[in-house]
Amino acid sequence: MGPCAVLMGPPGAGKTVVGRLLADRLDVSFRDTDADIERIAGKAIPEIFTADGESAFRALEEKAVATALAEHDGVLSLGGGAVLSESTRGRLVDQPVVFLSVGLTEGARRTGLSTARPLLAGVNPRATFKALLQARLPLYREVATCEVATDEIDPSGVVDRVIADLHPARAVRSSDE
Ligand SMILES: Nc1ncnc2c1ncn2[C@@H]1O[C@H](COP(=O)(O)OP(=O)(O)O)[C@@H](O)[C@H]1O
Ligand SMILES: O=C(O)C1=C[C@@H](OP(=O)(O)O)[C@@H](O)[C@H](O)C1
Ligand SMILES: [Mg+2]
Repeated sequence: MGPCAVLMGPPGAGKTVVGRLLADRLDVSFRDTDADIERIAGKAIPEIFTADGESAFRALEEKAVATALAEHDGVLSLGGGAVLSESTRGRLVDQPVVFLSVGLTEGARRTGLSTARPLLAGVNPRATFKALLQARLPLYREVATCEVATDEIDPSGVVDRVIADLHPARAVRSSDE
């Protein structure tokens, strides 16, 4: 059957936080491929990058996304770099894919206090974030069914927009309730 929503977009867009809220709202289960990867690898993402390198992480990620797309029928959140894989982009065709977007300033602010994202842990995280957005925006847009800009909306408001864009019938029903 496949997921009822797949959330993707850059780090800090809110895929994990919004995904969990969206799943609660739709009364379905939530899955995040970053958590799957950590479970399979038996270590945290920064440790995978340090010990095994980014390409090892990307290989685990490609498999984790393929498995989750085949198994999961709730809300699925991907890591921000999952779309770098051409085969993953192919698997996302015909899926209900939501691109959660965030601008440079807000994305850098949201990710700035965390050490959980090794790609943004360098000396100039804002410049890294800028380059990452430039490289990935076309890929996010290539696979997106709809796009929700998150900069000026809180996570609960983002869930409202996602439901309205992806599940219009459900949005009408819940506003009648
Ligand atoms: N719409 C939003 N408004 C304000 N803060 C947000 C929003 N979405 C996410 N955040 C915050 O940004 C940080 C990153 O969120 P997270 O869900 O981990 O992003 P992602 O999984 O896309 O990297 C968290 O601290 C989260 O609370
Ligand atoms: O953008 C990326 O390449 C990454 C994003 C992270 O997930 P979030 O987008 O959920 O932060 C995580 O998969 C890893 O640190 C790599
Ligand atoms: Mg996340």
